[in-house]
Amino acid sequence: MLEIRHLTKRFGGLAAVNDVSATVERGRINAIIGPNGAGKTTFFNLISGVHRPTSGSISFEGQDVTHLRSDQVARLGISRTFQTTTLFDMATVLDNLIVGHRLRTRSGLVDVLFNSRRLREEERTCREKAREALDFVGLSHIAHRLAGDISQEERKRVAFALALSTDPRLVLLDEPAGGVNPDETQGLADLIRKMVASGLTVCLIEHKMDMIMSLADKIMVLNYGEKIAEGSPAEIRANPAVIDAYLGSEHAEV
Ligand SMILES: Nc1ncnc2c1ncn2[C@@H]1O[C@H](COP(=O)(O)OP(=O)(O)OP(=O)(O)O)[C@@H](O)[C@H]1O
Repeated sequence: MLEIRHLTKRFGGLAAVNDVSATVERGRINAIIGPNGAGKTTFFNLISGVHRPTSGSISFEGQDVTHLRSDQVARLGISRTFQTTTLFDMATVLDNLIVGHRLRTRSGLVDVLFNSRRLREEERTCREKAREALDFVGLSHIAHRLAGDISQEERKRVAFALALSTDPRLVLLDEPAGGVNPDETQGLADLIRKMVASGLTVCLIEHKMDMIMSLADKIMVLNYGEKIAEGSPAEIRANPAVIDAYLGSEHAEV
């Protein structure tokens, strides 16, 4: 579904992503792990058009998307969540979804704010999509609550709903279970399984090893920007290079 070839991103002298080639397989849960600063978020930023690669290529369903902007990538069917979801706290959850949908699919805020005629025409479809996405993530009951009043776990679900509202085929989840308790982590893992069961492909970054090991079909490991291993959870767990990369870092156990 997604083919990445020799992808490199340099920030000055630092290669945050260094010559990484990988594939994201359709209909599966593809995970990316690695110590802090390994280049995982940068990798997502490259795929989703937030950063331009220094070199290398990205192809999505046979189409070259290497140099597209994030709104163009979103319209082609790749959406993402961020480690931290910024919501308008004084607006309702539903209104956040409606605005978030537009910010993701238009080229800029000016376009969102001043293209009011088109916005009105699209309003109904957009509202329906937002409601569908809220229903899917199990948050219909809080559609009219202020975003500032919802829990961290509900914010995570809103992030999923934002990603789903653009009708993606591939969803990139950046630490979907960051900052939530073990029960809530389980609930979010179930939601990710439900996404795949409904036909989506998922690629996720996560530090919670228990979750990754039970959820992922395939894992890629980054360390200092380089891919050091790729395989099933069992293969990754037994890989000496992976164990070395994690020793001495904050993650004692793989
Ligand atoms: N916009 C940027 N400008 C300069 N350096 C950056 C930028 N974004 C990331 N980096 C650097 O690139 C390296 C990889 O960072 P990245 O955030 O991709 O790692 P990560 O694996 O996602 O880390 P974490 O697990 O802590 O989120 C780090 O050394 C980081 O400081």
